[in-house]
Amino acid sequence: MAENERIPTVVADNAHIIYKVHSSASPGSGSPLASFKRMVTSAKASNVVEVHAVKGVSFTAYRGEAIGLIGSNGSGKSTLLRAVAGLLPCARGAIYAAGQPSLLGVNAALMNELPGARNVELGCLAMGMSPAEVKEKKDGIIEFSGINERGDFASLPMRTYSSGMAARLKFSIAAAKQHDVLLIDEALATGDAKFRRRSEARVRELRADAGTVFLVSHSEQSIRDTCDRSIWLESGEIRADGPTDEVMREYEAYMRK
Ligand SMILES: Nc1ncnc2c1ncn2[C@@H]1O[C@H](COP(=O)(O)OP(=O)(O)OP(=O)(O)O)[C@@H](O)[C@H]1O
Repeated sequence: MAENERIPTVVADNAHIIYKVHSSASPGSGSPLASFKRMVTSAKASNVVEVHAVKGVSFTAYRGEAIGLIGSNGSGKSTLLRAVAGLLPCARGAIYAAGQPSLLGVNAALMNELPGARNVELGCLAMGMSPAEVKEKKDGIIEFSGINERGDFASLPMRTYSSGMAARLKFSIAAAKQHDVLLIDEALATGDAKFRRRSEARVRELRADAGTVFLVSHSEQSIRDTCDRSIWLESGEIRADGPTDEVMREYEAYMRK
């Protein structure tokens, strides 16, 4: 492990992420076609507002680390995670990642009309598993998700699931594979206490198997239980980066003010 500890998996080098938002007019009244035309015309003529969500962020994540991303609402945590996943470009600077990071919940594009069990198969195939591997893992994934605890939900379409059940299934699919870099956005907070314990244990396993895990959560407990390092973002900038205990103390003191 000592050898593995210093192998970089994600490097952010002065990364800036900027959203460009059209400040277009509302659709207004009239026929749907007229409203749509008005929106397209006004969007073309509108001002583009820039939201500078991540400002000059630099860090290096190493293999074997689980890193918590904390910060108040709108501080840029999800944006940074999406950029690490390669879903958002950097306006300046860069983010380099080893392999293809997997953003839990986004990569698993589940189909609402299909049963959970079929989604497990498709999700696993999409992550690059062979059909034989999918067959071997499918039942374990459904069991881990716990969606069948109150009936045979795995054979029902996903649209009949609560948002918590869907999130649990997505987590279970994603966590069935060893990832170089696994990005988790609030997923652990969606399940009940029992599922949370199971998923936290799985995150620890994934980490022990030498991946890097990033966890965005407002649950202090999840971060403390899962991550030994934390990065605190505020207004898109890094305020602290270090051992979770220390960073959490600073963050809590800031929040109390
Ligand atoms: N798709 C988008 N288009 C424009 N601005 C966005 C978009 N998504 C986020 N933002 C803005 O970027 C900033 C950072 O948002 P982000 O969702 O990354 O914060 P967060 O720390 O994850 O927040 P929360 O804790 O509330 O989930 C905010 O100012 C937000 O309004």
